[in-house]
Amino acid sequence: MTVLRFDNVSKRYSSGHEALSEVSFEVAQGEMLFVTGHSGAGKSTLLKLIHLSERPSRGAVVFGEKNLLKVGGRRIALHRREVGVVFQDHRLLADRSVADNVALPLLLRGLRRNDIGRRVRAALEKVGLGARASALPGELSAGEQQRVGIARAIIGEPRLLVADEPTGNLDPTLSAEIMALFQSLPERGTSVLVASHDLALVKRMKKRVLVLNHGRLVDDIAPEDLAE
Ligand SMILES: Nc1ncnc2c1ncn2[C@@H]1O[C@H](COP(=O)(O)OP(=O)(O)OP(=O)(O)O)[C@@H](O)[C@H]1O
Repeated sequence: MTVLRFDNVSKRYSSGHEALSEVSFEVAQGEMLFVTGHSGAGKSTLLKLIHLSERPSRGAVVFGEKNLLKVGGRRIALHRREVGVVFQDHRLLADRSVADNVALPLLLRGLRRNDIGRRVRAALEKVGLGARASALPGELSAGEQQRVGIARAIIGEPRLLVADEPTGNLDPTLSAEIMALFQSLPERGTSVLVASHDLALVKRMKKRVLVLNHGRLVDDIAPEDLAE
């Protein structure tokens, strides 16, 4: 089953710059893949079209059965429940505890406190932070903060998890650990799309790789075709 389809998608910003040009690809349910390319190649733009921070200028982004062009108003928030997002700078609330940060998506949905507490504990256990629930983000290392961001992104059990340079601030060992988390964490059936300019790290993951160059999709490499 296909979770996400880009159908000849182009994105021109109001500055006139075309960040994506006629990009087409599909992501299957449960698939993990990477998008890579030079700085400015269009990776962040591609992810923004998926969580509706931007709209395409031409072409269609289809999520499940929905053409995202037709998703507006209150349905944008409903769509975002189905897409978990991890940012490079994790965007945690500095004055709220780790547990509160992870709980946020469920609080916004109006879940009961008991359910939220149980799910937060489970998510923090999964990312290895069960003991740090009451800490403030500033008391954690960069790698731990990124783990909190991941817990927050998966707690709503999204159909698709997208991450924009999630290892950008981390050393190579921590980067590999975070990538391994992406591979192991999501519930079965969740697809994972990670943008990273770190080609060496991406290749080591042995997953499908989309390569952007100046907004064009120039390669779609199957895991078995990745050179060492
Ligand atoms: N809001 C915007 N308005 C105008 N141009 C933009 C905007 N956002 C991005 N761009 C331009 O679009 C191009 C693609 O940007 P994008 O952020 O998608 O690239 P990227 O591959 O994620 O780069 P990086 O690895 O440096 O984050 C760049 O040339 C960028 O300057």
